[in-house]
Amino acid sequence: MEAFPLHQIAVDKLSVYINRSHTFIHSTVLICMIVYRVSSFLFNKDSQAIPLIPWLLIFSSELLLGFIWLMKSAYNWRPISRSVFLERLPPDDDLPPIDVFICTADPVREPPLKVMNTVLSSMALDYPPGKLSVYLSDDAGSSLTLYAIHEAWDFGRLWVPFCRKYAIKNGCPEAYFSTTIDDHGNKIGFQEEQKNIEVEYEKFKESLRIAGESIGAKSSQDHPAMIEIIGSKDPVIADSDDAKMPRVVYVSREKRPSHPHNFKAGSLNVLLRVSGIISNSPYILVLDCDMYCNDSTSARQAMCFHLDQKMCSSLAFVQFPQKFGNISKNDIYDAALRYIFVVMWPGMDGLRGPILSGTCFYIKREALYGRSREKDVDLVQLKQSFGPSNEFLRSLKTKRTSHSDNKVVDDQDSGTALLQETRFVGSPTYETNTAWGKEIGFLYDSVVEDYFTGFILHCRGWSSVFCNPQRPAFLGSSPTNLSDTLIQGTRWNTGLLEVFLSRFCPIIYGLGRVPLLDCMCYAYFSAQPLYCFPVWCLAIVPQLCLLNGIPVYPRVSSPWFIPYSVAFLSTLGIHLWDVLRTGGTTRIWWNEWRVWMIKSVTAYFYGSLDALLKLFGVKEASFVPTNKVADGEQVKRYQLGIYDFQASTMLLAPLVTLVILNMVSFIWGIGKSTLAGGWGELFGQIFLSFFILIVNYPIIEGMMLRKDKGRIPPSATLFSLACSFLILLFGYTAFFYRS
Ligand SMILES: O=c1ccn([C@@H]2O[C@H](COP(=O)(O)OP(=O)(O)O[C@H]3O[C@H](CO)[C@@H](O)[C@H](O)[C@H]3O)[C@@H](O)[C@H]2O)c(=O)[nH]1
Ligand SMILES: [Mn+2]
Repeated sequence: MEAFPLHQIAVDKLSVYINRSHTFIHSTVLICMIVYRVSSFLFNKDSQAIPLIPWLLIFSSELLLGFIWLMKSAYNWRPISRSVFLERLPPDDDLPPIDVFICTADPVREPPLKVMNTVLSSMALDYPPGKLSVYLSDDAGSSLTLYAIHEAWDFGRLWVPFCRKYAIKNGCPEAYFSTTIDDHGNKIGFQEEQKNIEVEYEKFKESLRIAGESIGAKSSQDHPAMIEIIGSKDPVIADSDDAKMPRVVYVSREKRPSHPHNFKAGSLNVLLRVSGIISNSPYILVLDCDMYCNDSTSARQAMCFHLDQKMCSSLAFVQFPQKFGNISKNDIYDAALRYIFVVMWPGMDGLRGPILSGTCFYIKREALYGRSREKDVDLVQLKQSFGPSNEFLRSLKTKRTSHSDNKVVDDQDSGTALLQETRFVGSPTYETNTAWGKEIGFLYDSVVEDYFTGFILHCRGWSSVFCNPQRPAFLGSSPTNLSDTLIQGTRWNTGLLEVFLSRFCPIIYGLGRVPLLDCMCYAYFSAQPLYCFPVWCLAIVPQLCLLNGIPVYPRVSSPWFIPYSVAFLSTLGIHLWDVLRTGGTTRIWWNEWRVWMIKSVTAYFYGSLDALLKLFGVKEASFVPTNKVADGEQVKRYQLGIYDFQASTMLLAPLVTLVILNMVSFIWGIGKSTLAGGWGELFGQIFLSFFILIVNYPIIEGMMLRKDKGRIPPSATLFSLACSFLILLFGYTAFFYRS
């Protein structure tokens, strides 16, 4: 007899219809545009023809935009949504154990209180506590974080039972006490208990604050491995409360300046090995320290897919969206990364599944162990791939179903020996000459380890699922100021282009390994940094041509003008449709355009530059964790929808320079066409400048109209003026000067 399914899907039919029509129309006009570009160059011999270099720049920009668009259209092919039936899950005794991995790297940028809230929220997951182990990786080896996790454990002994007793969904104490909308007010004793716990939470916070002052938030890049099972040294280990607590383990891997540590991927791989020895759960939840569990049922939701007999054999991970609690209504920096999680991931979900997104996913341990595991079990080979730890190799073959199977808790002596072994697998030399980071675990070749690892998993035949329930399963905080947003974006784009330029380039490596549409989705994602080229070119070259009276677009009365205007409108239109159908507003749509342009000339540009420098060995890999401490004033401006331009000149200069150039060309174009005529010929270029200016209006405002602290600093404006002047001069002499 067929059991009831644990989940179901719904295909968004209207979107499928609209999206595919768009793809058809848009590709037709793109072909027309290419024909026009080529023929106008070959056959237009009059004095106004575009000189070769500008023509090449414009044509290659248009081709590149077309290529990126084509890859992107794969996301629109078959968007779906899913729902789960929690009540159909097997009884608790039959649920598989889960390990939770949380990473932190810097007690200053990532305050321990915040990290502990993530730890506590995952301890409070609605899952049999005997089947839950929480591992915190502390890359900073900070005594403050170690102290904090001990305190968190003590507080957790009150918090976790409280959450379980009243079925509290939001397991993050900080968020819980600042909202308290969970309604359990009628249950007898609830309010009193809640008040008591709030007092205890305040004490916990105070103890961290005092420790912060006395211990200090120091990071160390040179320290031995330090692994501790929290609470197990407690003399009352056997008391009944602890039996209801999940296991909590603090892991600070060994770090030496002489050995590369491979950032977050390196940490996660140490956690894989350490947890393999300690709990070895078949499923793993990965969380960044800035993301807490906002719905304690997420583990059960994920199990609705992992335990589905039909899909489980190929399912590698269940990805939840990254959602953020600090997003304002207008979200001027697109901090929510809205488009990714409401349009692209549901689109990929209708194919082989979404891209691994770094955090908020439940992954099958087996999927991370690579192909090497499937081979006939030859101990020598296994050692070569997985490293020399016998204890870890043994874990590859054993299956544990709950904590009670575990030696660490049962037996003091072998417990000590096991901890010794975990330190061994936590050393930087353990991975030397093994397949860790190359084939096994999270992969090292890119700083966007998530994207790259997910891609390789899909290439190996695994699939994934996007689970996006009404109530956000996880909530985090996203950078809400221009500087942090762009610095983070630069890192991502470095990593993405790295993959694009490597032998794993999705269009080459992915072909034949994943279905074509999935291949296109992956290609689009890693090709995104390339947007910087067409955006830079199209914000400079047509403008320089305009200033020299050279038309680059067909005149308004020509039939060739139609494909250009249709392409423009259909691009704006499909995006508007995507935003509106997913609950967004026109204002958000317009913001997304602006943020895209801003990122194209800064984060995409610097990211590409970084990737190239790395490719040629000029620069080393780096991963600066995003700042998680918000500045009050900046947050206020963000909430009000006012841009904050307190950022380095390096980030501002490209934006301001392009705006100045477009102001010059727009004013010149209008003036010239009014006085001397020629509207029809130059309309395209004048309009382009106009469009760039209205999209980037906040930059004009920040440069010329604002006086507050968040305006564009005059020094950046001056510097950009100089840059624009140079570009004008260069453009005139190089492209157009004819003796
Ligand atoms: O050497 C390091 C650097 C970072 N981290 C941790 O990695 C996580 C992500 O770092 P964060 O600074 O928050 O970067 P984001 O840009 O916000 O992270 C996004 O991008 C990363 C890839 O660049 C992914 O790993 C993340 O999951 C994804 O949320 C944090 O928990 C860090 O503590 C480490 O453990 N070790
Ligand atoms: Mn983050």
